[in-house]
Amino acid sequence: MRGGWQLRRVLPRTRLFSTIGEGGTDRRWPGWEVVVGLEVHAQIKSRSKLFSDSLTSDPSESHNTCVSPYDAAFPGTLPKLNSKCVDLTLRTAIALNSQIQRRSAFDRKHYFYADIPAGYQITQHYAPVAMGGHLDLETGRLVRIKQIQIEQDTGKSTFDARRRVSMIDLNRAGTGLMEIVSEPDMRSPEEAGVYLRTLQSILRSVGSSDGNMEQGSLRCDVNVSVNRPGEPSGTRCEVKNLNSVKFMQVAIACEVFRQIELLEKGEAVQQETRGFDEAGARTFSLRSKEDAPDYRYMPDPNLPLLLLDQSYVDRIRSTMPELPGETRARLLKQGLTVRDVDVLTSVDAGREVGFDGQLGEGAVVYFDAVAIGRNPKIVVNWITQDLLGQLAARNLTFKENPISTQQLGDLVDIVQNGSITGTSAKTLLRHMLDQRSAALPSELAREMSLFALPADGDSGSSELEQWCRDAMAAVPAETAAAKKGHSGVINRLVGRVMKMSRGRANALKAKEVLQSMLRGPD
Ligand SMILES: Nc1ncnc2c1ncn2[C@@H]1O[C@H](COP(=O)(O)OP(=O)(O)OP(=O)(O)O)[C@@H](O)[C@H]1O
Ligand SMILES: [Mg+2]
Ligand SMILES: [Mg+2]
Repeated sequence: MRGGWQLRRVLPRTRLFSTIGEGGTDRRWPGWEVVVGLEVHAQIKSRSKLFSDSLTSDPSESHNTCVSPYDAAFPGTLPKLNSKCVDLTLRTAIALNSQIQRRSAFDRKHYFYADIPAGYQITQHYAPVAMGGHLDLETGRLVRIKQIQIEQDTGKSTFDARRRVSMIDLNRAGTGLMEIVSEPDMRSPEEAGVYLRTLQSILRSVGSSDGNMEQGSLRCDVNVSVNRPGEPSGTRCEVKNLNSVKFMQVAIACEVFRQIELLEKGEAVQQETRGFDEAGARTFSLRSKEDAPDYRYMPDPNLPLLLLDQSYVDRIRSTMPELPGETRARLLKQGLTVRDVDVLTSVDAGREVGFDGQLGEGAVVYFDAVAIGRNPKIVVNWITQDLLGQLAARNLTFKENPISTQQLGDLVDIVQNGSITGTSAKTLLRHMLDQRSAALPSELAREMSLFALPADGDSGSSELEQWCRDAMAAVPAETAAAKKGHSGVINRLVGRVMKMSRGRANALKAKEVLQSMLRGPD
């Protein structure tokens, strides 16, 4: 279990960030400072590819079924920019406080590999669509964004070792990507993890990418260097193609250990591109700076400059949703706890932008609708404790929730004004989920005779007295004990009354009636 041992070494059970920032003394690497910068490739959530009409695919699709002649680089085919990809990249740029460049351009980056049939990838090397910006992490760190560029994805090649053949699948070739490049502002593997998760939730909330690392719609390269505190930052190495937050963190930690070991031996870190071996928990050299390919960047002659009108940018800006950080701050201000907010926002993940640019319903949108004119704390409790629990018990996702916001609002109201008890309300909620009833809870409560008996006043008291008498008659021995002053027994009698009334009785009132009956003559 060599790999397992190494994993334990690189991920000791220290608290995240516990020692970061205090003179660079992370307990894992005392006397060293770590510098991390990320290049994130996010697949743009568009139905068609960046420069062709063919549809984008997901990894489950049959090979080479979403390929146009342009994607396969047939001679004579020409690119046509998909404006949806530009819209969504601008949404990302706005969310990251990046300056949109009214004038940007596309360049060819040449390299020769079978999964890139044209022999070049179109990217934005010289003039990216957005520059600068920043992302605020909840740890208080501000990570600056260097630039955001639009580019094409490559195809996929797989090697069949048994038949000794390489196979090329062009389904992914030409899909639009946003490359989001950070400045080297992160100081630990965990901080890079927080950055990646925060970025992921922003991409999802503005609807520009699924941001799904397992499915490959979000991939990242990490740049790592180490230095002694107070000294300039060291030589960076880039570890390519990491496809989970956890492995990215492990890869950074492994790379930090490797670089420190070299420097402590008196050797130098060579700038190079490295890969990550998950099983062995180690990084390995792919190519050094000397054999870095000469990409022969050049402006793409088939694509004009990308010129954006101010009015176009303003229109996109006016359709921006509330961002995750803003949502959190607003909900906390409404009096919700951090836990409540975490639950609501996590259920919100994966919401989509429809063709009208409107966001679909997530738990936050749902909460907001129910909370209008109601106590937010009470509403959130009904959602997180009752509704989500009942949905989970039925294996339903939040998307499949049949309870409308009007229904839940009405339910909260009739509990709050004392028309039904909390117990009855839970019964009603279960009933509505099981029967998929579209009726309002106030109507259902009438049909099902669930209206609570008043806690005071005369109406209903004869019914309550009858239940109390029945409860005492059902268990004569316990009633006798209660009469002798056994105080614990009375609660059992109250329980019986509640059961007989199917939760409609008021427990305190029932206790009072029982006490007076037990005191009174036989
Ligand atoms: N000293 C350093 N330590 C760690 N990361 C660094 C350091 N200096 C720069 N970086 C990071 O390296 C990355 C450089 O990415 P960039 O896309 O600009 O160039 P590249 O990696 O050379 O090109 P390519 O896009 O072809 O991979 C940035 O994310 C930046 O934050
Ligand atoms: Mg880059
Ligand atoms: Mg790079």
